[in-house]
Amino acid sequence: MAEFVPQTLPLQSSTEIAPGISQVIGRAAIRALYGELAFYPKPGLVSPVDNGAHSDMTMATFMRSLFSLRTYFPAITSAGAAGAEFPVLRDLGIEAERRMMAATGGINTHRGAIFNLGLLAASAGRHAAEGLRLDANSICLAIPAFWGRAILGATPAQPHSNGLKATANHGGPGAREEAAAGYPVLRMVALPALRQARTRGHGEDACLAETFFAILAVLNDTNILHRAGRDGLDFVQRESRAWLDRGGAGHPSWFTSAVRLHRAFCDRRISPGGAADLLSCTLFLDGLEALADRQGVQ
Ligand SMILES: CC(C)(COP(=O)(O)OP(=O)(O)OC[C@H]1O[C@@H](n2cnc3c(N)ncnc32)[C@H](O[C@H]2O[C@H](COP(=O)(O)OP(=O)(O)OP(=O)(O)O)[C@@H](O)[C@H]2O)[C@@H]1O)[C@@H](O)C(=O)NCCC(=O)NCCS
Ligand SMILES: Nc1ncnc2[nH]cnc12
Repeated sequence: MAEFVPQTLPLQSSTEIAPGISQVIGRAAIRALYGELAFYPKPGLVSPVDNGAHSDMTMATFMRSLFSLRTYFPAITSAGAAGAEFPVLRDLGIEAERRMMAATGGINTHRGAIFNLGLLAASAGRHAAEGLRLDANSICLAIPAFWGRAILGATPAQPHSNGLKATANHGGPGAREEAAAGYPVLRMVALPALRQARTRGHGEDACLAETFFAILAVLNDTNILHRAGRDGLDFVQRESRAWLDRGGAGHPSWFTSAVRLHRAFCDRRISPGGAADLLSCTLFLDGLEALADRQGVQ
């Protein structure tokens, strides 16, 4: 993905938005997380069908986690709307992580989502406050403009995180770098894949599969690197590209071949948690645009 150097824009004086809009944006975030969780087959991940490559989490663990996050997304949306600097968002994120860990008994279900979806919600709040349309590209690109340098410069909350170890050992961007680049994978790969699949008239699960494999084919997912190393990531990207090249969601046996890959990922203990988060982010941005079109929410 193309490199993007963040330019910090001055934050305008704070603007309030109606609390209702924060609730609407917050609900869209939870709906997107649920949409990701409920979707099957997504190779290696937890779904209503099975626990994927995990022995420590189930669908119920994720539901408890989701419940713990329901006040976080409206709060970070309002903070974004009020022109908050990054440290304010970070404190909200750290508090949300604490609540998530308490709800799951110490299992990390949604740390990446708290970060990625949290930043997107804050940016959406900022758009709403400024009367701007909730346009997906613009919401992504505002993140480096408002908070890019601070995201890259912040002292890591977990200095020995799996993500930091993975990027130190194998290179490539992690969650921070994706955010500070304005989420090129969302703008250039995931959202176009979702829209094209819908235009072709596939069912919703097939559209999600097409989007998920498109993300898997390009993302430097630090969860995969952490558990399966560079060979594991190469395997995931190669197999995902092959699934798409065979016709993706348009192939008559798209479902069976996706289930076969699910088993192959599970056998290798591969869990693409970063790709799962970016699928949620795609659903969130798509949902906001649909809302803006339907209800005239700017
Ligand atoms: C900046 C942070 C996100 C920390 O990031 P870091 O890279 O240091 O570390 P991680 O703790 O590994 O968290 C990063 C999570 O981001 C997701 N992710 C992975 N790759 C990418 C990518 N290329 N782009 C975007 N996002 C990505 C992923 O989240 C999912 O995985 C989580 C499960 O992970 P893990 O515990 O490693 O799981 P297991 O495989 O089960 O581990 P083992 O059992 O094998 O040990 C799950 O949560 C998914 O959501 C990465 O894990 C951020 O945490 C941070 O700084 N927080 C402070 C608050 C803050 O700054 N907030 C800002 C405002 S919102
Ligand atoms: N459905 C899922 N399974 C495992 N890890 C995840 N991280 C985010 N969503 C996930």
